[in-house]
Amino acid sequence: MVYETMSQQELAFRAHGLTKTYGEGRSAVHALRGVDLEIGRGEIVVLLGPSGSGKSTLLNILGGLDKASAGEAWFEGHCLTSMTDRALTGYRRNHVGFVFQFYNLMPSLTARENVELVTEIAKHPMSPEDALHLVGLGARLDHFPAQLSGGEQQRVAIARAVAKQPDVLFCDEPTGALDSTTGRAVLRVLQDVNEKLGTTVLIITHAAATAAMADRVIHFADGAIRDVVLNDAPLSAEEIEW
Ligand SMILES: Nc1ncnc2c1ncn2[C@@H]1O[C@H](COP(=O)(O)OP(=O)(O)OP(=O)(O)O)[C@@H](O)[C@H]1O
Repeated sequence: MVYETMSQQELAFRAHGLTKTYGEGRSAVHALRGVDLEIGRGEIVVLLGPSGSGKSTLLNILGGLDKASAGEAWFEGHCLTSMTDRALTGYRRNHVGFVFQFYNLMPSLTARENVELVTEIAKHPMSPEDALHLVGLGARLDHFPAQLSGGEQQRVAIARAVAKQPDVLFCDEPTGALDSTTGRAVLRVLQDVNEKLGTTVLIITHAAATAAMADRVIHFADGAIRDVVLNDAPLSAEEIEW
């Protein structure tokens, strides 16, 4: 794919000069130092880089969880960096799903009920059953988190995130707490979501091998993009050498 010719319609995200500074003066932390990027609709994007290089900061701004100090970020035709708080809440609710390292499931609710928490307030949800089938947990609908393995709990968290049929799925260290076999199964589910629903998927990871399944790999260092690598032949999750 040649991204220089990517039209506005093909872009999920575009950022220009995106800057984030925490604090002021001598104690200021420059988390993002003018990031320019383009991400195509339906891509799987992997963000790699050392701890503290700004990956989560970028993801939080693109996900509408945090605000930039300067610069612009666009989601499709919408300028995220000039949105009101209310508009950002609507953006998060209707367009975005999040998956974090720790699954944040309600321990007193079953897998189905954890997903229902989202489907009850979403505009165009799929059923909790369909979402759990999609992640391979159709036979575990009525199990509580404590009755599920770590990888299965993460799959419930993915089902919860995709049940509202978001355009974008943001994943911050989704396999960080998992062994390699279980981690691969979780990546397989992210690939399935991307293939079956066309969801754009952004994954932050320290597991560099994950880059092999990405369409685009963004290397971060010290608050800036050091390199972007386009992958013509992404591997399936099962083929990744961990
Ligand atoms: N709320 C905050 N207040 C002050 N500094 C912050 C805040 N959030 C992040 N930072 C700082 O911004 C820089 C970038 O952090 P960020 O979490 O984006 O990095 P990261 O690449 O995601 O790191 P990791 O891989 O360890 O999660 C770090 O120096 C961090 O300490």
